[in-house]
Amino acid sequence: MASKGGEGEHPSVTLFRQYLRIRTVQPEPDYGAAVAFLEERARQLSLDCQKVEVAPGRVVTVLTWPGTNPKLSSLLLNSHTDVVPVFKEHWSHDPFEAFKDAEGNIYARGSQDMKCVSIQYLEAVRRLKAAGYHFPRTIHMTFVPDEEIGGHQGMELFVHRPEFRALRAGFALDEGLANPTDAFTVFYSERSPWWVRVTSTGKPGHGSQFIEDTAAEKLHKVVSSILAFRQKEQQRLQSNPRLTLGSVTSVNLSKLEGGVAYNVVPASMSASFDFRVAPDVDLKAFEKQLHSWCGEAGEGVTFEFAQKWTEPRMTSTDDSDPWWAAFSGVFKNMNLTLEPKIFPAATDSRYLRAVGVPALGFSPMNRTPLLLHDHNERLHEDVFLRGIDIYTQLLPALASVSAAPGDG
Ligand SMILES: CSCC[C@H](NC=O)C(=O)O
Ligand SMILES: [Zn+2]
Ligand SMILES: [Zn+2]
Repeated sequence: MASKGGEGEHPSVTLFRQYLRIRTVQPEPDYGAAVAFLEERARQLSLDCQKVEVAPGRVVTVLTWPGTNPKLSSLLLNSHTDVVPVFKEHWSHDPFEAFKDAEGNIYARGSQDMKCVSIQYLEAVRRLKAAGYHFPRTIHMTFVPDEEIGGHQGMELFVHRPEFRALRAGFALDEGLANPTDAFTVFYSERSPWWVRVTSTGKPGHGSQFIEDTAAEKLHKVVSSILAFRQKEQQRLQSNPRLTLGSVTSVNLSKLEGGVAYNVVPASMSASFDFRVAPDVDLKAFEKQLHSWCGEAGEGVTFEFAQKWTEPRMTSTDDSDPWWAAFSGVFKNMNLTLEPKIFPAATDSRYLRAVGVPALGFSPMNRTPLLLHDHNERLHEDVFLRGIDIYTQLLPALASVSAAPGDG
């Protein structure tokens, strides 16, 4: 039966489907089950397993394969264990059943984002160990909680812990996105999330009057200014084929609040915006721009941040960089096309880059529609298995980089 796999199914696919069935879904992920699954993998692979509780119930699991030269910095393979919620009624199969159709598509929340990558790391390491390989650099696999809600009780805390420093990470891989073409995408930077709530205050009164200086009129002005900026950035993207979503700034108006009754003019109203600021933007100047938009709307218009990332970083994609040379060299050898881009949303890579660990976002999915966070998220088993082949080439190359900045 197609949905059960079983006979004839590749054991790596079976393991992937087992992991997909663990309900690590926000807002109440079953992290206990995920950690137990990972501990069992460590046991099976004879890997050292460390658990670091960065906040109550928020455990980072670290599986380690020691290298032969302890002087060298390590390779860190990161993945998050949580997944985003589902609208079950819009799915053709239970999102936590890991149903496989007759063609080999595996339907599950997390199949692309990013339980595939966790299992691909583990299976690549298993294969390499079984073949008797040893590499100079230590490989650490970190499995972190809460990425989907910003990583504030996950990677953001972990990078400041002594246990993280003790890993001596020299370079990291983290998540990327599916590419519908033959090519693979790699992300060397990401946009900064700025979540901004604009509050407008004004004169209240009876809804039948032409009240002067209302909160709504001033909020409308700010909304217009910001949506005009949105249109300008969208046009800039559409008119230049060299630009991608990650290289311009986007914004969406995602919440409007205020008011109590039709005939009561409210004294306060607010609008919330999700800005994703391109990494080449002058952030001080951009904040000034926000102040001007509010100021131009009139008195009593202010804003506050719910998220404000101010440390965008670029990981080198220059051939003179030893990590990039090793990473991109594998794709050349395998005759695969690589498209370097800026990640449009936010990942845990930003915390790694901010503490000086260069990171690339890569999920080996080509010929795959972008379905993360979407209904019917799925991945074809052949694409998944090909991803293990790719990591089986990538890990030896990266764990054998001879000299890199930061080596002891
Ligand atoms: C700013 S914290 C939110 C992080 C989230 N990451 C994945 O979707 C995102 O919206 O990009
Ligand atoms: Zn993700
Ligand atoms: Zn996600």
